[in-house]
Amino acid sequence: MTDLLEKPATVSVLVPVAVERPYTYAVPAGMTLAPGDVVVVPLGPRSVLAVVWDGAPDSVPAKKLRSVEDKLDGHIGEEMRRFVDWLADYTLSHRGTVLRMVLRVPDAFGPEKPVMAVRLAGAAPERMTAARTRVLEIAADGLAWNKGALAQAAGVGASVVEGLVDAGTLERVALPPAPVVGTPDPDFAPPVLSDGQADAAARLRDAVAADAFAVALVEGVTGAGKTEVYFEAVAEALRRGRQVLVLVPEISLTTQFLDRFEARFGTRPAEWHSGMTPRLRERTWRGVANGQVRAVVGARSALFLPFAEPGLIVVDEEHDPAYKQEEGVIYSARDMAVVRGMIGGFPVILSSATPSIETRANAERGRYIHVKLPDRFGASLPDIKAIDMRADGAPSGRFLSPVLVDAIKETIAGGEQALLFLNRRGYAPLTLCRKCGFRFECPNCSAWLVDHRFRRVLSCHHCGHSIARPERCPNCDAEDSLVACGPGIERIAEEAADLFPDIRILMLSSDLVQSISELRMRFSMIERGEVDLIIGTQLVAKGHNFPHLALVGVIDADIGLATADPRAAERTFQLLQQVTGRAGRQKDGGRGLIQTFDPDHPVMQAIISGDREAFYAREMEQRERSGLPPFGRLAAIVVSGRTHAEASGYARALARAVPRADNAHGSEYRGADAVRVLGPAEAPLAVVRGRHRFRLLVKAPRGFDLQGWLRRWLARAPTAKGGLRVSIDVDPVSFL
Ligand SMILES: Nc1ncnc2c1ncn2[C@@H]1O[C@H](COP(=O)(O)OP(=O)(O)OP(=O)(O)O)[C@@H](O)[C@H]1O
Ligand SMILES: [Zn+2]
Repeated sequence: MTDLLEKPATVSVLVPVAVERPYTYAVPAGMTLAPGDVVVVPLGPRSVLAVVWDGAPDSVPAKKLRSVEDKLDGHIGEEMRRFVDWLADYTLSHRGTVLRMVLRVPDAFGPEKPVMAVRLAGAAPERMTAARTRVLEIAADGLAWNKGALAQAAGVGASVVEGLVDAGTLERVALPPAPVVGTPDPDFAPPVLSDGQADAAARLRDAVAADAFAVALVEGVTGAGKTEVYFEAVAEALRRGRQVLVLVPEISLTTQFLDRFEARFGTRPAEWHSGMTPRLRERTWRGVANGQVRAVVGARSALFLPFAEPGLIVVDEEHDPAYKQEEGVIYSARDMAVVRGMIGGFPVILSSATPSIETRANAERGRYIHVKLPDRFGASLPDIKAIDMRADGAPSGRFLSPVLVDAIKETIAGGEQALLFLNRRGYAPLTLCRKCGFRFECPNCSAWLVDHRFRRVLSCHHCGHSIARPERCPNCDAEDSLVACGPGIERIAEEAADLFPDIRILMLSSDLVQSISELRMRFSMIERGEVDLIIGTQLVAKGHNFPHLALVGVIDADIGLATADPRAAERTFQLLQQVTGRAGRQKDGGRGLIQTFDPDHPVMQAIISGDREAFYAREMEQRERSGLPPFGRLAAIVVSGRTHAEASGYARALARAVPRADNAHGSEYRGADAVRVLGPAEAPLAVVRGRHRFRLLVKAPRGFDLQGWLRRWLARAPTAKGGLRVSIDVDPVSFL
């Protein structure tokens, strides 16, 4: 008996900080706790939200044991807990840090706040005014009115309504809040599908009906109607009483998506992204958890929503690098969506006109269901041509070749839109002094300062450091000697305004818009045909459906090919195919013109000829030959420190601690199968925000337990002390 008193009941609790294992807490008398319960626990001097985790608690001396403070409404289900464990394990992150992504909505765990309203309760007050009479006339319906809405309907100020409440004529009532979104109707407005689309839709519906984990790749040319087709799978999941998540890479893409969803299902889906108000986040989180919200469209963080009855995840534009989170927990939302489906036992659909090599390989090997849509719906694919800049280049100091200029003129004269694409923000990527050669460089990063004429600053794209553009050279004091080198979209816009003074030009890049709503407004201007020429960065290259757009010009198609990135060819192919794919979607005769200094490059050839299969075959073969993903595994380790010496010293110590890489039979991998560590080498972006960076790259065979080996390695390495930081990127996408 005394024994029992001395040893209170304990639980495992995972706290949302950088810890690997759950901590042990005492359960206060009268409280019952089960895995998944959301609790408040003391942690150091603070109290934090945390989750009761699975597994027996470690034993802790009674003296050190602290007690759970409170149990809240929330619950994190079994599947979500497995997902947190899995993701932490795969990315070598702390489990607590991954849990923090689930708990980012603190207000969602308290009791839900009701909405306050007023309604008619007593006799009219003694002192009546015209304003009060109007309010009472409306409130005579006996319904509960939102105060603001009642005042507005009566055309009076809020104080008039307040006064009637004080007089006892109106009473306050608490209402349950209205649902975040309506319930989508799977049969609201089904489209008439083409034969090819109908076959594709049937295969996806079957996958949903099978009610088991499977991955399907929907691969169709741009404008094939992939959205229309995967909507049929969404409908099937909804019919079966399951919730649906659609991930999109770019939140600005959601406007069109929301409208299309509403047209198909009669109501909008819930949204999930960083631009939402805290209140809406809280309400959406709850709605997803209690099942009121049936469909969500969101950015990668939506993967951490606590779906009550998930039945399908769609990853739209699955090839998009924006799915990779590069900071904090480094993970690929595309890959983790597949994991989430595996854990939950439901299908996942990946959709793209230009699938990643990894996904294509999985489809070719038969691990994924491969659904193809080879034709555009209602229009032909655009006609793509290269402009050889060596022969037909722009006049000196200009960037638009005469061929492209003529095509733009012709297009706009015909009442259609043109788009110029350049993946570079600002006016010019480099500013230098003509007299002394001085170049403006960021003091914190190894990067040039980018001239942003619109905002009148020179600014660093890595740390945000900005200075006003000076009149004189800071080095030699020469006046009017600073020259801009190379183009950014602002410079292209300047040239276009000069060439076509009478047209409506719209520039679009992330730094030129203040908010998501402003961005959405600009996209709808394009859709409505209120601009003639759009000049934009990759923001305009993704998934948009611009009905009036007939011509796409690519300014510098070679930009991405010169990098050391093993995915350079794949990326360039995807970007060029996607951006030219915006042309001629509603009507035949769309055109793409690609300015290049290397028209014979296989990527340019694949784009011009439209021979995607040749491109994929060649790229696949090269990857296989060099053992790159998906034929081998990669992990990148970035060591950063406050000084060059600190970072390079530690990176070398890390390299010395590399363990043997044994295969399953206990002997070391050798030859082509050897695990190789490349580096350390100074990173291409050697300094960022004042931190010096070194990279190591691990190349391993496909079946190798990379995570286990990385863990052994890190355990053997000296601890990273002081200003040192080590970040591990499994399946790296960025090589900077
Ligand atoms: N069966 C259909 N009935 C009516 N309209 C359709 C049908 N299929 C496709 N469309 C229309 O064709 C256009 C292109 O479709 P959608 O946006 O789904 O293509 P996509 O394959 O997703 O293209 P991308 O990869 O370029 O984003 C849209 O305007 C869509 O509404
Ligand atoms: Zn910088």
